[in-house]
Amino acid sequence: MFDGLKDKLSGFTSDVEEDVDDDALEAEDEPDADEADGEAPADQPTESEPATDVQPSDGDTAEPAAETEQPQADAEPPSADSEAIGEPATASAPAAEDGDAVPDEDSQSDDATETEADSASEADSSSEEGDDGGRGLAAKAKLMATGKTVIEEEDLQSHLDDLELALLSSDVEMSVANEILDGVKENLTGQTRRRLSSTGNLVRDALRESLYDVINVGQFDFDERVQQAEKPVTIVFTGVNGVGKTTSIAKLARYFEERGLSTVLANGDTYRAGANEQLEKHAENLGKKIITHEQGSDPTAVVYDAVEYAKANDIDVVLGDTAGRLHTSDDLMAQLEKIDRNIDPDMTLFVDEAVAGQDAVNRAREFNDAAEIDGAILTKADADPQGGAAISVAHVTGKPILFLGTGQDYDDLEPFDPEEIVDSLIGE
Ligand SMILES: Nc1nc2c(ncn2[C@@H]2O[C@H](COP(=O)(O)OP(=O)(O)OP(=O)(O)O)[C@@H](O)[C@H]2O)c(=O)[nH]1
Repeated sequence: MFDGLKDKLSGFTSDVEEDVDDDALEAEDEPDADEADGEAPADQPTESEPATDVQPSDGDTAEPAAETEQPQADAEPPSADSEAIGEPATASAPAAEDGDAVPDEDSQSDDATETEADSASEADSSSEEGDDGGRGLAAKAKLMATGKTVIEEEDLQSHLDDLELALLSSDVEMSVANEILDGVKENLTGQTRRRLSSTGNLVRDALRESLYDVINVGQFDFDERVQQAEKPVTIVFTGVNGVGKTTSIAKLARYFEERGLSTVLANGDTYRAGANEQLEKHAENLGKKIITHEQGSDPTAVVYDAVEYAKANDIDVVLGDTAGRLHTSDDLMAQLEKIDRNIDPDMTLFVDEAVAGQDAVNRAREFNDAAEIDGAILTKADADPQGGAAISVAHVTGKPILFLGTGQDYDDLEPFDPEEIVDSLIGE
């Protein structure tokens, strides 16, 4: 699911990381003007102020004596997902693992830098080349010793252009792509890479936050809303033909059953020949009651009868199918309005297929404008490498995606969890 998009996001992260770290290494290699003059930089220990933090005799002495001030970035504990990149450096800075006693970058002596680099190059010679995606352990250790690198906007711009292309080619809607780019830029520009964290982690975190912000729009707890609503809860499903509406209704009947809620199905698709048989088949497979009227009758009457049946038989949820339609089909949209007026369903859910990408996003917007929806189900996510619809629908409609269809079986329905989706796209 969404593998193409995952690859593109991962490409963005590694490209930014490589560039920013290259710049940091180059800067590190350039002789400092002060050093060239034979003067120690103001924040480096002088001969009369030997650094005491190079080889702490025990954990308590890890706090550098020569410096009492910690820059803000260093004061934060390393993020939980710090890469193994920290290992060589921690060998000579044991207190760093505590997160609160990381030696100040500015107080690192050259000795400390050499010690870290030396131990890393030893490790390097005994480890396989290229296991870190190209940068040797020695270079990594040097980056760690460099401490912090400010990520400048100009470092980012060409990568942001690439990211924009990657998002658009994955069918992410234009305004959503722009929102993500703005978020990434804002989160990353001026960022400092903390010791024991990698540039890659910073980029991933920035991307994670921006994606989450657009995906999470309008989210509510579907189970809780159903549990708390007065019974029977009526849910009506809309969308175009053939996207998996009927199958999703059947999957939801199974979903509710697993949560101890009973359902009755109502076939409000009185337009299409064969629609009754299709839903009847699902009802039979699942052992559910179904209410149907003959083809051409009023869909509102079918849903009304199902609600009456549910009231009379203590059924918790009414699931009402409707005919597939375009938002421009005036007659069919008028039917939806009539259901709305007369039944006042608890929720109207828009169903479309993730594989339709931009088309699904546009339809979601148009349906929501024509007859307000409460949320969406995206089917066929199992067959969608792009993920554009999954990322865009909530932001464009202001209504959440509630479920993903992930296959053709009744159990192939997953609650849409924005955090899980973002983690699976970016990596935890
Ligand atoms: N791979 C996959 N196929 C799905 C999924 N959901 C539905 N399908 C398949 O999509 C096809 C169409 O599903 P239907 O439920 O008939 O679609 P519909 O929107 O009700 O169609 P109409 O009643 O014709 O409007 C069927 O073959 C389903 O098995 C899904 O999540 N993944």
